[in-house]
Amino acid sequence: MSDKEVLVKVEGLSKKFCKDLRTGLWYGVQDLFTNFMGNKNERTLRDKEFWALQDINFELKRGECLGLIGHNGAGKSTLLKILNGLIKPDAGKVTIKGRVGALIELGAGFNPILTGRENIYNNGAILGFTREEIDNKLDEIIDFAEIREFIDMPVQHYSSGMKVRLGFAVAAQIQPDVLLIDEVLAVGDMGFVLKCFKTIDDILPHTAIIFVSHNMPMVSRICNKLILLNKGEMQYFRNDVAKGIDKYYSGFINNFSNVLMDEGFLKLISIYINTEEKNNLPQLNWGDDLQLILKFQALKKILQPHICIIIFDKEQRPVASLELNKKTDLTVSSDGYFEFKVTHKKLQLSKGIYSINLIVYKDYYKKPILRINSVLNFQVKHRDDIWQPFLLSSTFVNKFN
Ligand SMILES: Nc1ncnc2c1ncn2[C@@H]1O[C@H](COP(=O)(O)OP(=O)(O)OP(=O)(O)O)[C@@H](O)[C@H]1O
Repeated sequence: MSDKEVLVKVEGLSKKFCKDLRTGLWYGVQDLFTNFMGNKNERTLRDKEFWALQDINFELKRGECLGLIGHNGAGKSTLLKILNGLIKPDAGKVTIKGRVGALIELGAGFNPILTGRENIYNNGAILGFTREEIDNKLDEIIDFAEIREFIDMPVQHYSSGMKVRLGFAVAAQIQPDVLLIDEVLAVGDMGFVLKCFKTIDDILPHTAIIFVSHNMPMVSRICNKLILLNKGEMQYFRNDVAKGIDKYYSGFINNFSNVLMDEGFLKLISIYINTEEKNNLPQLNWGDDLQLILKFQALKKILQPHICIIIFDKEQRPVASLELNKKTDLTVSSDGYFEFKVTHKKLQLSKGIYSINLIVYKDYYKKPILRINSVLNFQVKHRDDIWQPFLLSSTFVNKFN
């Protein structure tokens, strides 16, 4: 088989479900009858039906790892289940060449009352391996999963992490041509996840991988192709993984600020970013100065407030903080109002949407008196899509002494 051979081909794939179980069962009976009469009307929706997937088309070659992302209910797992032959599409065609390894639902594919060892033989047999072939791979699988101590225990007593270890070990060690992985890696510990990354890197040149995840750093670490599903439709399908991830993130803007603590000392009157554009989401170009204006009203006497502004990225990781870290004598108006202008020069946060949490301490780092999460969002614009939190300005010199 040539290395650039197409291993997965999906053409015009659609799948509909019914929102109501009883009606769905009734439609199922009707479909059996009409299919038998050769009179399919799979492209129309009946009452209470909806498209979980609609007109999905893509190809995947050996050496390609496709990330499948989208909001909850977008259709990712349904697509994976169709590819694995667990459910049938209503329209369209799937062509897969070679052996398929799948790690789809935690514990799926395992018989809970059989031991880990027995399940390895079971799964191997389903994938077409002889007993002798499995004997030869058994030690490798057990060592990879790092569960030798528990290999003769029934799988129903395994922890979630142990199940995923065993599942990944079987799926990866059978040297599949196509490997399907659903969210499950999320339950593995860091050590195991790193091992999985390494295995995926090792097998990728000979395999086509489809990886479903909500963990964008993982997707961008592993995948070289991306589909963004939106309500069952392909909203994005390209090799530019970072661009697709950016598109995915732009669907989430947290507009709900939360007052987590208010001791009644201070009222936040306003907070805004000083930009030319006065729309709902303040926008800055990468490299611009970030300038925040905060206005408070003191309700009780405070001498030296310590203000802390924490910036969170699209993954809700705290990436930076701006702090008023010296003792400040406040200038307060007669009616208790005071303002701060906070400036950070030449912002080097990478492209994307950020949110700000605000914490005010009564005295220098002593007692928090006001804490508001997601008090403000802003967007940094740049030509390049990257997912790391910072794009640092740098110079690359070709010839130097
Ligand atoms: N067997 C089923 N019967 C009826 N509806 C179903 C069935 N399986 C899935 N669905 C529906 O199909 C849609 C797509 O579900 P799917 O599990 O594929 O989404 P997903 O993108 O994997 O979501 P998540 O990120 O939450 O795992 C959802 O609206 C879901 O409720």
